[in-house]
Amino acid sequence: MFVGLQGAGKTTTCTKYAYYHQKKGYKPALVCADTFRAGAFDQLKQNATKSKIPYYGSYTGSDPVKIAVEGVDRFKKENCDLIIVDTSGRHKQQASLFEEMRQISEATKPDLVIFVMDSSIGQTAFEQARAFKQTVSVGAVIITKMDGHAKGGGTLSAVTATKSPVIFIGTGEHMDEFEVFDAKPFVSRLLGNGDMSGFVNKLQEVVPKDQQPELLEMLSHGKFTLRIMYDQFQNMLNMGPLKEVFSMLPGMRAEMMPEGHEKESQAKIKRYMTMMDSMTNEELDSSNPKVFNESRIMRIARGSGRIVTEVMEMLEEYKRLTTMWGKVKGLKNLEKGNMSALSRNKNSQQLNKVLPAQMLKQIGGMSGLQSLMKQMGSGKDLMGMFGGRDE
Ligand SMILES: Nc1nc2c(ncn2[C@@H]2O[C@H](COP(=O)(O)OP(=O)(O)OP(=O)(O)O)[C@@H](O)[C@H]2O)c(=O)[nH]1
Repeated sequence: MFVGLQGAGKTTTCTKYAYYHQKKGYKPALVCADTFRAGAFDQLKQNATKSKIPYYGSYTGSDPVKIAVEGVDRFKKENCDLIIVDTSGRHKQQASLFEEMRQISEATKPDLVIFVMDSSIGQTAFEQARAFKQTVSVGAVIITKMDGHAKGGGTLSAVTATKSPVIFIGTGEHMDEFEVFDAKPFVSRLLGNGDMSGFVNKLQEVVPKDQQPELLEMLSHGKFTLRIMYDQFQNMLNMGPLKEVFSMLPGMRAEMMPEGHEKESQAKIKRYMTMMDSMTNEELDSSNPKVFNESRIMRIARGSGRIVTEVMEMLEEYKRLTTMWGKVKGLKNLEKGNMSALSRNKNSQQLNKVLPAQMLKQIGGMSGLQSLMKQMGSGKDLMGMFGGRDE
């Protein structure tokens, strides 16, 4: 059973969740007990039809409890092994809707109640999540819209308030933009370091296989040259998902790939590449930005037909990337999904510095934060129970 605030992305998430499990070999079914929002049933129906998932529901004004019970009974008879009930979105002030949610839960007796929350909800997350938990026994959290600018800090409050792990994140409007929650990149993003492990995975997708071992070897030593930057720009221009790759890097989305300006960004990258075409091998293979003295910069500008400030801008970009790749250096030891006690402790100390005081208080101070990190790292255990585990 899915519960959450209005517009959190609940209906979308229900269908994504069903689709994810369908791909894993389950036989899911969808029930729309949101008879409050006009269009909710149509939305669910449309997504379900596209992915050939059976559905049941009715339009505004119907009795949501009755619909939920009928849907669950029907799909139990049809031997569906995962029946997902979407309920209408509500705010904690809406007492009648909360009562409706309680009744649906009581009548259908779900194995798991999932609280769906938007990553941008922020400080009110705690109170909202607590209100849900007090009414129905929330057992897991899904965060949506992680593809946006929000870092999802409110998630920590929601996890504390519901005492439940985060199991999935939504990363876009499409059915397959749905990922198993991994605490490591999440915390890293919260701290402003970007999702480095995700970035490396993505690079592995876009970099041709024969270039991968050499590239990863160099990167694991923190050696990032202009030639590597050039090759990567080339790969990205050739192979497409530039936006996705870049969005995982700190600072990149805002400055190099502003939303809706992909064309301009590609032109900029091409411009950078023209300048790099005017560099010597020594310059391209050096990992020391200091080799670029004034006369070299002027020569590159002349050679590429660009102005000096543009060359300097490109070198600044390179410096920023170099710093970032310095962080990748440690990635070799990064075991995906494994939050060791040491890194948990280190991360919670850093988080302690970036979280708003009020949020930290809700979480239970430093010790609360540490146990929360432990809980987040072990979310996969619960997910395994519901067929979400990836292996
Ligand atoms: N970018 C992005 N958009 C999303 C994501 N999940 C949902 N959305 C969008 O968010 C909007 C609201 O989603 P719905 O699924 O209708 O939200 P809801 O919670 O069912 O809405 P209520 O019934 O009002 O509670 C839609 O436009 C979705 O396409 C996501 O992970 N990323």
